[in-house]
Amino acid sequence: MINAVEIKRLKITTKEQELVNIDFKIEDSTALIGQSGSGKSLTLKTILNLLPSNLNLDFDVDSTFELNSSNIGFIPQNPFTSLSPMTKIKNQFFCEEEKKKELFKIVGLEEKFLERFPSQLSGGQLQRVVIAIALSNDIKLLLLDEPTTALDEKSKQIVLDLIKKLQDELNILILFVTHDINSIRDICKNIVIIKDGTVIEKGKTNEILSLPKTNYTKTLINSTFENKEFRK
Ligand SMILES: Nc1ncnc2c1ncn2[C@@H]1O[C@H](COP(=O)(O)OP(=O)(O)OP(=O)(O)O)[C@@H](O)[C@H]1O
Repeated sequence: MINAVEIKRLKITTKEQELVNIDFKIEDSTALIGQSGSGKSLTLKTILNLLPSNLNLDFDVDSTFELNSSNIGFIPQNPFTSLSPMTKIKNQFFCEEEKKKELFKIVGLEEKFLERFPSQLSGGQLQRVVIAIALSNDIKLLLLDEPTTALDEKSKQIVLDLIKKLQDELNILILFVTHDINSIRDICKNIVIIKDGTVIEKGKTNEILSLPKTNYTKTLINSTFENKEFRK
């Protein structure tokens, strides 16, 4: 069966204001893109059922599977804080030893890293551990929240290549949240662009990148290139 999640209505309000009011589909691999404060984190928290209690939610979703923790894997921004520092990596997730080795192979890590503590790995290696742990649950949907922001350029590329490989090889949906539209150009087939809590553009990645309709999208595309120039 082909999995898909159709978010028909996701509306988040406080007593005073509307923060988010969007609808979009998660098909194959979809990127949710917007600048700071556009509503990316609140959208992820809604899908993960972790919205703060001071916010009101109106959520209507059609999904081929139940949106619960056994079906959804979550990769946060910072791998350095997502693992327990005093526990060997092999004891941070629960499945057969053979499956742990198999998962490490999939994410491109040597088996010996299972015996190590998180502080003995680089950021890029840790993020691959976090991805392996997420995959240990036979998930249907992988949520990625700016997964490369805390990494150096080399690790960033390794993790992006891994996500692309997973997308090609595994039958899981991917929702990749980022402000960096150019980082997902080879990974995500679809793009949803949000601004101030509303969707302003959505469609196939190649079409949006080659013919952006709004100035906001043009700015997002150009800003990464400018940043790259700046970093050189
Ligand atoms: N618990 C809350 N109570 C009131 N307003 C909130 C709450 N959480 C977030 N907001 C507001 O909702 C809007 C969207 O926030 P959100 O964290 O989803 O943005 P974002 O796109 O993830 O930004 P960033 O990239 O900086 O994380 C912002 O204006 C933010 O100030």
